[in-house]
Order: sequence, then structure tokens, then C-alpha cells
Amino acid sequence: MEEEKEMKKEKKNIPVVPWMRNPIDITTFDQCSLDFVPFLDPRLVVALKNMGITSLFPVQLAVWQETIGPGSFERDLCINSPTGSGKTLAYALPIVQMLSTRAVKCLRALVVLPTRDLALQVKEVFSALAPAVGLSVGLAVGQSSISDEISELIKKPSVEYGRCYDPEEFSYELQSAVDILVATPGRLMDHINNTDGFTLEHLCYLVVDETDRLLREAYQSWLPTVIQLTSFSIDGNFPSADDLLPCNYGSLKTIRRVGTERGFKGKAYPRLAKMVLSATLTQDPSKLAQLDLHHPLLLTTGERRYKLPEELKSFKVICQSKLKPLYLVSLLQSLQGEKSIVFTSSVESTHRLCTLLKFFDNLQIEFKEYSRLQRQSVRSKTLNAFRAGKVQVLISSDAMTRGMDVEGVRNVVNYDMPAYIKTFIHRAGRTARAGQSGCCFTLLRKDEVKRFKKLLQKADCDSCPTYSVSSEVIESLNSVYTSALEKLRENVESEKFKKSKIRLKSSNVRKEK
Ligand SMILES: Nc1ncnc2c1ncn2[C@@H]1O[C@H](COP(=O)(O)OP(=O)(O)OP(=O)(O)O)[C@@H](O)[C@H]1O
Repeated sequence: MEEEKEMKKEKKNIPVVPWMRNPIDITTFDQCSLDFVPFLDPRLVVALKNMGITSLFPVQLAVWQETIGPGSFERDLCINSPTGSGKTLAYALPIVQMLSTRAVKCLRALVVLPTRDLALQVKEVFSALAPAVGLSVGLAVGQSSISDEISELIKKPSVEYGRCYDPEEFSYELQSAVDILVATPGRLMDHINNTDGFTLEHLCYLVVDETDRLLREAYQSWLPTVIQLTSFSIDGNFPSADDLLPCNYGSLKTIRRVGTERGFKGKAYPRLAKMVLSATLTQDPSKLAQLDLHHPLLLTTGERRYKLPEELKSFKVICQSKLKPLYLVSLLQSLQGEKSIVFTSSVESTHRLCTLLKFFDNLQIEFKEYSRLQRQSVRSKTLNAFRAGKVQVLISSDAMTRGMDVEGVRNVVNYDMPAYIKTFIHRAGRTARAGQSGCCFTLLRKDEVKRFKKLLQKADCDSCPTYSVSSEVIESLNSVYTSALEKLRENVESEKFKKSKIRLKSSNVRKEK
């Protein structure tokens, strides 16, 4: 009976979790000039202006109100706000301001993101703000070797030549070189487990960005570990690491301890304040429970759970499956070199489509493949070229969908219809960011149209006109397409042959051994 009730609520879009039913509506806030933002540190005003920011977006003002303003961050914040609405600055700005008065450097804010590319992007935002008030920002994503990363994050004590040091005392002297750390879960766990001097004992702020994505995967249990290391028991004592975790967790000796600590002189331990964010925040009670939120407060945009950016226009392009590449080429040509991202359903299909397009004679579109099958260095190079406008079109698997912010993307093309509204939202959200306009085109077979319409209704989108592609253009491309398909077939055969040769060679080497 209870379960039935819960299901009905979900269908009606009423959150099952009670505290989610009385949110703060972000749409009631207006954009606000920096000059009128209460208590904003003048040094940060200068830093923001240097970033080209002259006013705060509604979500940023709403979070400011709940952290620096009257809310005083007494409750943990769950922020559900559309793609491109400025969530990064919404948490970065108050964190930097709150830490600006700190006396001693230690790790006080941790921001966790699901991918390296996203972490790099968020670090840029913190790096543009934090130095203005004397704070340092670190990155733990596995971009450099672990030893390089450690030397960036941990400050070694100065050693006097000729003096003999007790090793235990010596390691106790290790100090954080950063106030704020932006990390991916894997590298974070590496440091928690193995890096001497890496400690969460002084952590005041935890941000879980792209929350629903991070909660979907366990990532070596990073979340329960962080929560255990930063919580204290009802009697006010902090648990001992030995009580909580297996003995191979080396540096967990650094768990929060009872008593006065460096950085909290004379003050009781503050609770760990959390901000969790997404454009498609989960409402699943069991997932939210993992975050161990303290009197959570939801900040959301309007009444609907999912919302597309105001300035996004959606179109459908109807075509037969076998003619999709032709329609795509024709569509891209009609976009006349505007920065665009084409999403496919898998890394394999991304690769196949790119190979096929390479065989289109006289295409006159600068495009590049971007998928998680590629090495990070290749991906970074491609992304930089795309950012710089040297590449007009990125053909991508879903590696790009979450959070990536590339200026000037005017169009998104769903080469394959996304199966879920969340996927549609994150893909489409690579355009129409920060109040700019943008278009999302979805290639559909006739029999997919009804399902697609239903999908869009979940995000309150009732208008998705058909974008017609000129049949003359399609016809004129037909012979080029036929020959490109033939070349693709030959290419697939030769790739298969090469792979089988490599396999044979390596099995012969093994036999010889
Ligand atoms: N107050 C502001 N004024 C002008 N531009 C801003 C402001 N705040 C953010 N931006 C710009 O808006 C863009 C989108 O911001 P951001 O990446 O934080 O969005 P988001 O809400 O996190 O999106 P997503 O859900 O896709 O991750 C960025 O290019 C950022 O520089």
C-alpha cells in the first residue's frame, strides 16, 4: 500500500523524500550586479571582473543567500539547476569567500567530480578566484604522476642539515599545500590510502558535483570513506580509524580527532557542510541517504524536475536509418561551420561515423572524433582545438555529455535518439549555456517520433518542430555516400585483418616462451 502511494507520487512528479517537497525556487531570484551582492569581498569582485563576470546568475545568488547570507550554511544544500546555469561558480564563490579569513593553511574544501576533464574545468574556476584572497587550489586527477601530484599537494617541512629526525614526528609535520582540492574519486582514494600527510581532518566543505552520476558508481567507496573520515559520533567523539576501516588504509590515521586542532583554534569542530549539484538531481531516497545530508535544503528551478535551458530550441530530423549519415552531412552543411557537437550512442558508433565521414569527398567540415576509447592526451588535444575553433564539429560518445563547458557551441546533434531524458538534457545542455541561444537536432526514424515526444514532455518541452533537409541536397550527395560506404567496408575488413594478425603474432610469442 505504502509502496503504491510512493509510486503514484513519483508518477505525479512529487518527490518521495519529504524535504524535497518544499524547495527554494531559483526562478524567484534575478540576476544581480556584483555591486549589490551583500558581503562580497572586494578582492573577489576584482577577480570576478577579471573573469568577465559582472553579475551573479540566479542560482549563484540563491546559493550565496543560503551560505554567506541569512542561511549561514546551517543546512546542506542540494542544487538542481539546468545545464549552463552557472552551478560551478554557485559553489566556488561562497567557498572561497568563507575560507578567505582562514589563518592556517590546511585542506578545508574538497570538490569531487566524475571525470578528469570536468575536474580540470572546475579547477580553472577556483584558480581564477582563490589566489585573490591568498588561498591555494590543488588538483588530484591522475593527470601527472602520483609523486608529482603529492609534491603539489603536500608541503614538506624544511630540513636542517645534520639534524637527526624521529620519523614519526617528521611525518606529523607534513602539511597540506592547498586549501581547496578538486579531485576525481579514484585519485582521491589513492591519496587517502597512501599519501603521507594527506588528511581530511580539517575538511569544512564537501561538494559533490554531477551528484547523480557520482552516486551511480561506487568508485572504490570514496563517498562512505570521506563521510566516515569527517563525521563524529553522538557523544561528540570522532571515531578512530581502527574502528572504522580495515588496517590496510594507511593514512587513515589522519581521521578527525577530538580536541583543539590546528586551524580550529579554540573552536568546536564545525560539521562538514555539503553542497550537492546536478541538472538532473536524483530523487531516489536510498541514493540521497548515501550523502548523509544535514537538514538538507533543495534549491530548484521551477516546479518541474527537469528543465531545459530557456534559450534552447529543439528540432527533429526524420529520416530512414540507412540514410542517417547523408542527413547528418546535409544538416552540418546547412549549419555553415557553426561550432557543433554530434552525439552517438556508443564509442564504436562514434568511430564508425568518423571513419565514414573521412571518406566523404569534398566534405569541407573540420571534424574530430572524441571518445573515451582515446588516450587522455589525444582527447585534450582535440578539445583544445575545438575550444580554439580549429575544429568545427566534434563527434562524440557520451564522454562529453556531462558538464563540459565549451564556449560558442551553437548546435548539438543527437545522431542517435537518447534513451533517457537525463541523457537528452546533458547532451543538449552543451549548447544554450549562460543565457546564450542554441539548437538541438535529433535524428529520428518515423517510428521513434512518438517515443521521443513523450521523452521531451518529461522536461516540459512541447515544441519540437521538424527541421527539413532539402531532398535535392540529399540526392546530390548520394553517389559520394555510396562510394564512402564502399571505402568504409574495405577499411573495416583491413582493420579486422590487422587485428587478427596482431593476435596471431602475440599468441606465437606466448607459445615460444
Ligand atoms: N555570473 C556569470 N556571468 C557570466 N557568465 C557566467 C556566470 N556564471 C557562469 N558563467 C558562465 O556560464 C557557463 C556555464 O557555467 P557552468 O559550467 O558552471 O554551468 P553548469 O550549471 O555547471 O552546467 P552543467 O550542468 O552543464 O555542468 C560557463 O561558461 C561560465 O563561465
